[in-house]
This record gives sequence, structure tokens and C-alpha cells, in this order.
Amino acid sequence: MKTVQVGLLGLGNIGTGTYKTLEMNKAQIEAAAECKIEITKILERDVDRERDITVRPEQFTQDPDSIFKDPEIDIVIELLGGIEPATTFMLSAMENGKHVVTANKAAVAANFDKLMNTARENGVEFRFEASVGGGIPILNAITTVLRSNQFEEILGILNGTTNYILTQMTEYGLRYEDVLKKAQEKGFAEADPTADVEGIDVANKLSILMALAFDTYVAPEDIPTTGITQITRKDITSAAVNGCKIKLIASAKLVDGKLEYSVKPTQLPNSHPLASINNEFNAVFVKGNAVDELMFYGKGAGPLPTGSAVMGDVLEIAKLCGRK
Ligand SMILES: NC(=O)C1=CN([C@@H]2O[C@H](COP(=O)(O)OP(=O)(O)OC[C@H]3O[C@@H](n4cnc5c(N)ncnc54)[C@H](OP(=O)(O)O)[C@@H]3O)[C@@H](O)[C@H]2O)C=CC1
Ligand SMILES: N[C@@H](CC=O)C(=O)O
Repeated sequence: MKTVQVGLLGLGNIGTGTYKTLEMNKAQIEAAAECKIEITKILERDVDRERDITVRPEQFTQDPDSIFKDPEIDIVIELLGGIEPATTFMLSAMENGKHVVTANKAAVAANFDKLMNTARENGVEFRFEASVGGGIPILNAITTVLRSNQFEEILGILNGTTNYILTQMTEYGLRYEDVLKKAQEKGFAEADPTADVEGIDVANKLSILMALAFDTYVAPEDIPTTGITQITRKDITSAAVNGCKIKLIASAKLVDGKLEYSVKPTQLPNSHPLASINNEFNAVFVKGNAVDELMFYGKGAGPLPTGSAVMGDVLEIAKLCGRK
């Protein structure tokens, strides 16, 4: 059986969750991919951090080119976070004939066309399922089995950190600052949580969803965006008195043929399906002109749910590599 070799950029929260997913389910993943899959090189600054996975010292490198220029490596997984150097690294990997998998919504949303075109020009796969909705296979669904639809609306809770914060403030009356700290400890939040709480992370995800579902690229900074930093316990209590919950909602809708979109905290009646989505769970409502209404639900953040999506992309590409 062929061995597909993988280079991993970043062994933080999600890098470790991805590595662990492969360790936990290796036999099953390799049987499905019909090849062996080995993470042979890892770009990471901190090689001594306690990680609860088995990594050999010789797997670590500080030189990204030793991954991009290694003829044995088929797939590069980018899990560094941030727009740069992540984008440059992904482009370099593609230009060196490597397939690329990432969870990095900031980089994908900022450079969508460039990354897609470079992958096409170099005949490599570029997959980013984990960039939207963590473990929820929403991108796969809208680009494969739902592709026969014209999409009319996408509405969702797309950020685990802010949904966790709002849930804990609503259900237990906890303080914003304390809950944000817990979300960071649990590995839900971005390295700089400003992107989460200001709604920027959701705007990145909505930008990716719109590019794929509506074939319309809107830069994240052009999406009207409000985060949750101004939401107080008083706002939450007032909403509760009116039988409502406050949720950070991403919305994209075709109105008279024109795409309208926004990210903002929204009061939803308790009976609304999205009002019952709690903690780090995400949910995406999709309406297509043939399929009608669909709901996708699952963990939108955290090392293993996200690792599941990353490894799913790797598995699909490895299947193709294994056949060559
Ligand atoms: N957290 C989550 O639930 C989810 C995260 N994502 C995305 O996954 C990606 C990774 O996130 P996460 O794992 O939480 O982030 P972390 O900050 O935990 O991990 C990134 C790792 O990469 C290392 N790193 C960064 N830049 C370099 C570099 N130039 N050279 C070598 N090592 C580097 C960091 O080292 P150091 O610590 O020294 O900077 C760190 O160990 C992000 O794009 C994020 O948006 C997607 C879905 C869910
Ligand atoms: N920080 C993000 C991680 C997943 O995309 C979130 O909280 O949803």
C-alpha cells in the first residue's frame, strides 16, 4: 500500500487535534483512503510544549522550505493561523505541487481567488472544510450534494467562542471576561480573540460561504459586522423578559436577485431553531430552491471536532494520491 506523506504547519490547538484524530483513528482512516498516511514533518516553533501525542523530535523542523521542497511530501496541512505567513506558505506549497488543506478562515477569506486559482494552475487540491463550522461538513454539502440548487438563504451561528460566551452569560449569569477566559482554555478562541468577539471570524466564514454558495466573493471587511463586545447582562436579561435569546447571527439572503449580508447580534424568540444552539455548537440554516430548508448542527470549535474536518479533507485527497 502506498504511503501518503503529510507536512503539518503548526502544532497548536488544532494541529494537535488533527494529529490526535489521525493517531486515534489511523486504521480506519487508512482503510478508507486505501493508503498509509504519515505526518512526516511538522513546522513548529515550540517543540517542547506538553501535547499528549507522540511526536518524534526528528519530525520537527523550523524551515518551511524543507516541507515545500520535499519530493516525498504529497499534502501540506496549514494550521498556523493568521493571514501571513500562512497564505504565502500555502501558495508556496501549491507551487511546489503539494495539495493543501487548511482550517484558516482568515487566510482563505482574505485571499480566496488567489488561493483557488493557484491550486487550479498547479493541478493540486485545495480544501478548507474546517474553516467554516468546525466539525460540521457544510462546505462539502454545499459544493457537492447540494450543488444542483440555487441557494436563496444562509443563516447561522458560526462562532463557537461567542456562542459559548452568550450561552454562559444567559444560562448562568457569568461575567463576559470570565467566560472568554474559559473559551480560550478550551481551545475555542483564536490566538487573538478580538476576531471572535468583534465578529470578524464570523465575517470570514460568511465570506467563504457566500463565495461557494452564491458564487459571489465579498471581502470580509465589506460585510457589515457587529460583534458581542457591547452586549451586557442587562441586554440578555431584557431579551429573556421578552421570551428571546441574543445570538451572533451571520446572514446572507437573495432579495430580488440581490445578495444582502450581515453579521450582528440578534434577538431570537426562544422558539426559533437557532435560539436553542448552545455553547460551542454552531448551526447553519440553508435554503435551496430545490431542496428547500436544511439545518446543519455540530461543534463549531475545539481541537477534535476541527481535527475531524481537517483529517476528512486529508483522507479525501490521500484517496486520490493513493490511486496514482
Ligand atoms: N480553535 C478552533 O476551534 C478552530 C481554529 N481554526 C483555525 O485553525 C488554525 C489554527 O488555530 P489554533 O490551533 O487554535 O491556533 P494556535 O495558535 O493554537 O496554533 C498555531 C501554532 O502554530 C505555531 N506557529 C504560528 N506561526 C508559526 C510560524 N511562522 N512558524 C512556526 N510555527 C508557527 C504557533 O506557535 P506559537 O504558539 O509559538 O505562536 C502555534 O503553536 C487557525 O487558522 C484557526 O482560525 C479553525 C476552526 C476551529
Ligand atoms: N475561534 C473560532 C474557532 C472555529 O472556527 C470559534 O470560536 O468558532
